[in-house]
Amino acid sequence: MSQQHALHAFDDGQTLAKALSTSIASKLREAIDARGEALIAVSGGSTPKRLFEALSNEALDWSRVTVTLVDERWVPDTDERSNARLVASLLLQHKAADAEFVPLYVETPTPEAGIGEARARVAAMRQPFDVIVLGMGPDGHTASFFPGGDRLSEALDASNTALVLPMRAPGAGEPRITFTLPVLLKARSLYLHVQGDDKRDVLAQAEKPGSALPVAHVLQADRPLDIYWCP
Ligand SMILES: O=C1O[C@H](COP(=O)(O)O)[C@@H](O)[C@H](O)[C@H]1O
Repeated sequence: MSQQHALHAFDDGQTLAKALSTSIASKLREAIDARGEALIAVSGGSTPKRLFEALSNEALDWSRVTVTLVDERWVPDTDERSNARLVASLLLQHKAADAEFVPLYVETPTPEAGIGEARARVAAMRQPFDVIVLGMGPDGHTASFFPGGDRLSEALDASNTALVLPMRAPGAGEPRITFTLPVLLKARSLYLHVQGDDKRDVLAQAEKPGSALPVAHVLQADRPLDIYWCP
């Protein structure tokens, strides 16, 4: 493991969620104190559910917080697969009800058609993000950097100035939109939230030099990364 990485291992998802939400909340408070506002981009999928519930109960000035997603499935927020729907139902409630949410999904038939609007929305947010929370799929994808993705090399290109890209991949289900790697790596605080023994094995594979797994580009990046893991 890189010397800039810290692995925080917990016995269960509830304990992890509380510890991670405490850490994220302190970064958001620091950002509000320093700059008057805080920006956080979170992941979707199944892993962050308990985290979102815990974070929604953190005491801070949520009216100064903007929340967005690192990636989105190209479905409306009425669809069960929508990451925005997950955020709306589990994070933007309780104390966090006053946060502003910026969706990546645009009501166009394809991400390619909506990418201009999505880019404008992300560009309107002050960069770098204060906090980015990544997840990881069992295939080693993070954000929507899927193995075999049609724009994977573009998304992973360190010199790419695009903030978001469309992405299609065999394992992705629906078309996607995703932040690019440079946006992720510029975050003031970067977390990787992973649950399961199977995924710990994937992490170990991704740590190996020359790994082709997309998440390796985050794990092997020369910057601090906090990995939160539980079985
Ligand atoms: O499709 C996605 O999958 C990953 C991992 O999800 P999980 O269900 O295995 O936790 C997630 O990080 C990403 O945001 C999401 O769009």
